[in-house]
This record gives sequence, C-alpha cells and structure tokens, in this order.
Amino acid sequence: MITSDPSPSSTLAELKALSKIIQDSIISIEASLSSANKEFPSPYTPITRESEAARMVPGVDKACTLIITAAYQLIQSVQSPMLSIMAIATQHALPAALGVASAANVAEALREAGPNGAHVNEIARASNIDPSKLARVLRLLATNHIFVEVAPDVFVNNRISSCMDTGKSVKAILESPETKHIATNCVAASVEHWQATHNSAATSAAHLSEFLLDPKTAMSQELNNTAFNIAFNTDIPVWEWLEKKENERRFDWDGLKQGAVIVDVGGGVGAQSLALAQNCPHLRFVVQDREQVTKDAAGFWNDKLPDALPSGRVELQAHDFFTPQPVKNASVFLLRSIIHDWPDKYCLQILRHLRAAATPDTRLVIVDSLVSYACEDSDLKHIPGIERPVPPKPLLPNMGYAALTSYQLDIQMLSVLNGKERTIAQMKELMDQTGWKLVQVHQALAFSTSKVIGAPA
Ligand SMILES: C[S@@+](CC[C@H](N)C(=O)[O-])C[C@H]1O[C@@H](n2cnc3c(N)ncnc32)[C@H](O)[C@@H]1O
Repeated sequence: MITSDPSPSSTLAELKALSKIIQDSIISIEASLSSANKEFPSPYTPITRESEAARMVPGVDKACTLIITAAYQLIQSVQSPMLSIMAIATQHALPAALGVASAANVAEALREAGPNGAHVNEIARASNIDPSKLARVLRLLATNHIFVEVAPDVFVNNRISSCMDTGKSVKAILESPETKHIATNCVAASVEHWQATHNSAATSAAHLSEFLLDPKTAMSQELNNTAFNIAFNTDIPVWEWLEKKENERRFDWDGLKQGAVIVDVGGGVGAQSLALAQNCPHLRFVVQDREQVTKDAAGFWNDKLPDALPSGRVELQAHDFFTPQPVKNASVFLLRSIIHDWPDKYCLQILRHLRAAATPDTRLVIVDSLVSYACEDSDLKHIPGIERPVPPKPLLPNMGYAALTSYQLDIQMLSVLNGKERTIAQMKELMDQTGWKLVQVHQALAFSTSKVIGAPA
C-alpha cells in the first residue's frame, strides 16, 4: 500500500510547486492551440460549438484539469481555514441561486437584451420577481463567474451563464412553460432538474448527521430508512415518493435513457436509447423501467417526440429489476445511473438477475461516476483502463477540486437512498459476487460519468 505524504517539507515550496503546475499547463495549452491554430475561448462571450473546439485539441483538456486541481489546492492552502469552512458551509446557496436564474429565464432575457445586458428591473419584469431580490441572487452567481455585473444592477451573459440559454424567447417560454426544454441543449433542463432534486437532496442532507449518529438508523441499508425519510417524514422509498402526484415536478421524467438488443435497465423515459438509436441504426433497444414510468414514457413519446422515434427499433417494457430478466438475448445490459442508487445488497440482486439472463457474449455496461481515494492507491492492476495518470505532486492524487462533483453526488446518494458512488474496487467486488468479471474501465481524468464493463465470469 502506498501512502501519500500529507505534509511536504515547506509550505512555500508547495505553493511554488502548485503555481508551477498552473504555469506549465498554461504554456502547454498555448503550444497545443497554436499548432492547431485555435484560440482559447473567452470567459466573457457566450458559448458556441466553435468556442468549445479548443478543448478538443489533444492535451488541452488534461492541462485544464491540472489547472483546476492546482488552483483550488492553492486557494485552500492560502485562505484562512475559518473562511474555507464558512465558504463551504454556506455553499447550499449556489444551486438555489442557479435554480432561480433558470426559472426566471435570466439567460434568455440577457440574450434578448444584447451585448450591453439589462438592468435587473427589466430582467425581473417578465417573471414578476422582486428585482432587488433577483439582483442578490445574480450577484452571488456573478461572484462565482456565472453572469457578469457590468454596472450596478446591470448584468450580461458570459460563457458559463449562456449555457443555460434555451435559445427560445422569454415570451415563448412564458406562453408554453411545459415545453421550455423540448428541442434544447438540455443544460437549463439539467439545472432545473438538479434544483428540483436538490430540494429533496439538500433537505435530506440536512438530516445526514442525525441519520448517521442515531443508533436506530446508523447501520441502515434500507431504501426507506434514510436521511430522506427523516427529512420528509415518510416511510416509503424516494422512488415511490416521487411518483406521488403532489411530488411529480420533483423528478425530471424528461431525463435520458437507452436500450439493441441493448437492454436499458431502469432506462427511465428512454431518452438515451432514443439518442443512441438515432445514431446507431443497426441496433435495437428495449427500455425497461417500473410500470408507471413506462406508461409515462409512452405518453411522453407519443405527445412530444412523434418524429424522433426510430420506429420499431425502440420499445418500452415494464420490468422490475429485482425480478428475473425477461430479455435472454441481450448484447448489452446497460445500467446508467442505477447502481449508485442502491446499497450493495440490492445491487447484488440486480446484477444476479442480469447474469442469469446473459449469454456468454453479453456485456454489462455500468455508467456511473467513479470515486477514488484521496490518496494513492495501487491495489488494482491489469484491467484495461484501470490505471489513471498520476497527477504531479503536490496535487491530490484524485484530482481534488476537479473531481469534486463525484464526492458531492456520493453524499447525495447516501442522504436520499443509502446508495453510493463506488470505487472501481467496490464495482469489481459487486461483479465478483454475481458471476460477472470486470473486463474494462473507461474513466476520465477527473469528474465525468465512467463506464465499467463486465463480461460473464
Ligand atoms: C437515476 S434514474 C436513471 C434513469 C436512466 N437510466 C438514466 O440514466 O437517465 C433510476 C431509474 O431506475 C428506475 N427504477 C427504480 N427502481 C426500479 C425497479 N425496481 N425496477 C426497474 N427500474 C427501477 C427509476 O424509475 C428510474 O427511472
């Protein structure tokens, strides 16, 4: 076992090492972009397909990730420790502010206002929101480099805020709010989805210490005995709770899913399968989910996507993944954002049912974010894709801040579902116990969804 040295000899030497990583990475970006004849995008102009092309130049994304990791480590090294704790303890305000900006269609209003932006009185008018309160929300975001306050109470879009622009007019959105996210880049949909889920996730997380310390709940591995259940004073699991009519808006049924014979297990409304089906005309998809979800999906497909359906190649199937898998000729069982929802004993049941229905050629594809230890870990080897480049010292071996989202999602899973984001070793353990063999891992340098591929053992 390798251990990381948490206290290098001199603090100033560490600060210099961190800033050198940043400087070297910028020089490397400059060299890569100049040979590709591309510009690094400005933070002040709206995002476009072209503006993001620079990131695709080989080496640029990796250098950016190193800068992010080093810059945050530098901040935490020089900031007052009390301030670091206070900044983190009050961070719940940020997703709330993002949700307000999206719901009030601020990015769209600012696009319509043009390059000089708009006064908050003007932005607020369409949504009938108190401008002085909206200004405070936007100022928090601007302080986080989302929107720019160009004059007192006057805001413009920047590269980050423009991601939330659906491209529709504010008038069109107000006339038909339920179709706001149809045929868009879905970033605003994700923001509103996260904000909606955050309501239950953040409320659940507020009860996490109570849940973890109370002897009655401390060791729970049950779906209906979680911080969420304390927070919402209910004894039903979050999935059933979301299905209740009064909670409908908290779940984004417009989220994406897949299915060739690819079986999209727990595939929701099948959006990922539909997207894949359009790009892979040789594949067939079965999107499986609970009966109520497949009914909602069928309605959604008929109402909203009549032209998008690759006819005959994508089907919906009601199926509870804790019962025997009916599809016996699957090439792929796809589990996207499923395994992280469940404690181990439930994952084992899901994977055993899939193994029992697998052919020797079936592949299990688990798409989830993977977490690493915050120290070096060399326990697993010899599996394609498992080794990750070791970042230069003194960066955290897990890429620190650049990987933060995985760890935040992990606590969300714990709070709401007793679920977890897993390490590769934990994924391998689940496979080992259910007759699957981990054969390949596709993972990013820091945060992004990873793919863990299994084959029958
Ligand atoms: C986080 S969502 C993931 C959906 C989809 N795979 C995606 O990537 O967008 C989890 C899905 O699991 C489904 N689910 C929960 N319990 C299930 C069960 N017992 N059988 C089948 N699906 C289930 C939920 O209805 C939900 O659609």
